[in-house]
Amino acid sequence: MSNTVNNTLPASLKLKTGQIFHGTSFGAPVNTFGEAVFTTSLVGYPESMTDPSYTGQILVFTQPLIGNYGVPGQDKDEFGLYKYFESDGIQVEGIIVNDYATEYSHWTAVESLSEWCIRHNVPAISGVDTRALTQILRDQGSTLAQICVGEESTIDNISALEFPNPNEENLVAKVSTKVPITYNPKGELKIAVIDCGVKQNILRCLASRGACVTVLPYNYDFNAVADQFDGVFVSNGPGSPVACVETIKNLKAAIDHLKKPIFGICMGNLLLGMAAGLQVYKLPFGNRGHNQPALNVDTGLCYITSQNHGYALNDTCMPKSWKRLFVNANDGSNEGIQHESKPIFSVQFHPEAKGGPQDTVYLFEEFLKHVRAQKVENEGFHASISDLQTSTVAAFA
Ligand SMILES: NC(=O)CC[C@H](N)C(=O)O
Repeated sequence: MSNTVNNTLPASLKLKTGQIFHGTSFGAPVNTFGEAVFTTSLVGYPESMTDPSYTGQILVFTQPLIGNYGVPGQDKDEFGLYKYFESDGIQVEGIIVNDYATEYSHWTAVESLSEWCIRHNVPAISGVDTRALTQILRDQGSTLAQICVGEESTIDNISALEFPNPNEENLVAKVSTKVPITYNPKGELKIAVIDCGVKQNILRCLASRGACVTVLPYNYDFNAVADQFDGVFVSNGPGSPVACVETIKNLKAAIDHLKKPIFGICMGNLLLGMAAGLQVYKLPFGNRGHNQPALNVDTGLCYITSQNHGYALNDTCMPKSWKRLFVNANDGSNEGIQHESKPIFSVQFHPEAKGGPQDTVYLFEEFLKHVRAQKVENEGFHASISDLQTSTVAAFA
């Protein structure tokens, strides 16, 4: 199908550190700012761009040709989750590509990448030397930046520009659900999802394996409604984990007293790690792509994983009762932790993929296996006290 790029405005990416890249706008004619980061993923721009973890970021694709399979529609699956997107809209602040495909073709496509960006008021620039730009972002680290569209983009002066840092905001609060929402209500295992910006495919990975999934606001006191669920999942999410003070506090209490399995992904790994007593630090340029090697320190098996994170746990000194689960085989950064005696674990990579390889999707089964076993054990205990007391528990909400 042919594309409808009638937008030939000049546009530029201005880095706080002074470098400026000029190109042509193929998105919305608006200016924006964010943290410029790069991803090495070859495909999956609709999934990445709708992933709430990218809120506050300007995404640079190292894959030169972008847009050639268009953008799919908002179809939903049997659970009411978006089939092709990871949330209900574009989450990145803007995108930078080398070569925007002026024609697209795919059986799921309903519009071009340009049309989609314009509809969502998101700027996009093509014609940028993304190889040179990525080298800068790799050498100096992820950098605050502005996208300018129109005549002012041609002015090569950044001294008057402001570069607000999105990581100083609580970005999780922006994207987390405001009210509890349940998917697959008939599911046999009840999972409370702490929503820091959860991807749709994470919910699908749980629901399609028999879980009833209740998505809760990131700061919800889930320990107070512990009788309502069998396990806890802590999601991915944007920005710095340091902003999620209440989540860390709730997780700390859960680690000590909850007696229910906990599984975390990406932001979930950072928050669980902080609750366990670890510190986080910012990686120079992060790990974003679909080909990141994560080594299981117990088995020595290395998995190719999907990743997009800028922070990592400092695991050089593990707290008592905790051990490393995975490490990154490229840079040695932490890729997961595990409690030594309780069914509590988390990973820095994305086992749900979307996009990316599904080699680690088995972790959802591992988690639900623990949830099932613990439920049986806990119910045995409840049965023995049920003669003595009738428990009334408030529903979520
Ligand atoms: N995908 C995620 O959950 C990212 C976590 C966090 N915002 C980071 O950049 O490290």
